[in-house]
Amino acid sequence: MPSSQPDTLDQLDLQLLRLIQQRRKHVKTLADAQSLPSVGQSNARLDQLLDVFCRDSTEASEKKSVQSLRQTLQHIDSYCRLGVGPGAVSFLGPKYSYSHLAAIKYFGDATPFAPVATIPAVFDAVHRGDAAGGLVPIENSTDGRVVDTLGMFARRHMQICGEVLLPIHHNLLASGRRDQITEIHSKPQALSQCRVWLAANFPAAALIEVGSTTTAAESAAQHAHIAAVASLPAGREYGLDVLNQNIEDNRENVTRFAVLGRDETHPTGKDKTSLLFQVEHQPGALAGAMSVFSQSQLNLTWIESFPLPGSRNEYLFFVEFSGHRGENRVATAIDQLGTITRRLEILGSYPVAVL
Ligand SMILES: O=C(O)C(=O)C[C@]1(C(=O)O)C=C[C@@H](O)C=C1
Repeated sequence: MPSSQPDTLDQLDLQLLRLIQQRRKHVKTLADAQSLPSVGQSNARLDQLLDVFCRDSTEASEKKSVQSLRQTLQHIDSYCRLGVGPGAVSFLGPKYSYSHLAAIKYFGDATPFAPVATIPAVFDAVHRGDAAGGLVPIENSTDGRVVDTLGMFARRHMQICGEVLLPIHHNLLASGRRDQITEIHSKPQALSQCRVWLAANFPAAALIEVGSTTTAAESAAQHAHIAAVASLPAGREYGLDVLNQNIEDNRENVTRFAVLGRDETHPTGKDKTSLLFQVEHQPGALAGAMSVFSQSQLNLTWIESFPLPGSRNEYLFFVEFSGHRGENRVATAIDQLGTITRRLEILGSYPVAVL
């Protein structure tokens, strides 16, 4: 209890609270003047501030401390934005799915979140304007591309305004005993990321694919014979026991999420651009498109081919490279690409995520 003679800790906390209130008022003023930076721009700004801060402070420079300072500032920012934007953010739920954890990492935990049941439903919510933004898994370091997400980009034009990198540590969660487990439920991507561990430790269990890792946790809470592969916070939410922790086959298991939304993203100096294109079905067409990147000295960070929905032997190519579409050499390369491709969509230019 704070006493009538506040000690130093109370005084500092009161100062912090007053500063946060002051910051919230300032955010409102910026929003009223239509000059509030987007969450993505604000995150990039926080990274720059933290770089400067860590250069001056030896205590804060440890990677873990930087991450928790960054997360604290982001939570404060999301609190300050309450009521002024960005509005609800949609993702594959229920709560405590990895998509939810990634959304908290990017938007801060005071953001109004709107979980939905499928990845296509995230695209629909953003497209219809029911959600101001969305967040979808796009690729995983162990398992590769997330097909549902690429399929939706192929079908519907959607802007990417940011990305999140989230280390993924899976857990085997259950309400029953280990010897009762006959089924292990999870999203196909999560089961695949633990394939070797599951085969070695539960060779007789049936692997059941469900809509998300937290849907699996819900089932595990209702049935003693079902275990779920899901996050620790999902296990806490459903009161499950942790039978095994960190069961992913690859210790460096990381999923990259795309942030969907209409936020404008100005160049920050550390940006990337995502686009998709389709070339004519003729010899050398893909090589021609790729030579545009090499001639413009654009460093590709991702390339993925994806069957064009509704066709045979035709592919879309998803490409990401360093640079912002506001830079001349990027704009020129995109113009050139436009002249030699059958379809070209610029999904977005946005700040590169830090792990
Ligand atoms: O099911 C979840 O928890 C999700 O957020 C989806 C998803 C995915 O499909 O890649 C996200 C991250 C992990 O790679 C596993 C599952």
